[in-house]
Amino acid sequence: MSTYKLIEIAETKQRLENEQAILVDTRDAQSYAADHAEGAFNLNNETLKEFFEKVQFNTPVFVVCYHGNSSKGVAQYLADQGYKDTYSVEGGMAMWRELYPMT
Ligand SMILES: O=S(=O)([O-])[S-]
Repeated sequence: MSTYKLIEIAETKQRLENEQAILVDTRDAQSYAADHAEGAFNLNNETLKEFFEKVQFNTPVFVVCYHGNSSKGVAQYLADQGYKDTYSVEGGMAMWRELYPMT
């Protein structure tokens, strides 16, 4: 069984640009609606089924939350479901916003 890995924001962005990968945003729907990184999938109980239908197990999955803590649990959960290449994004959207201000 695979376990999640940690990844920095700059590398996450780079890999999202260059690979068939997906960014999963686990923040609440309101925070997600207020701002999110381009292409991010808002994962919650309502969207989980859609996620499993859409995203194949060999797709790299980058999980981002508020500060980079709870994303670890979600990344491990997705690894446990069969996703082979899962990551928790260090610093979360709080740091992402600092590094790459959103308009
Ligand atoms: O636990 S968290 O604040 O990183 S979502």
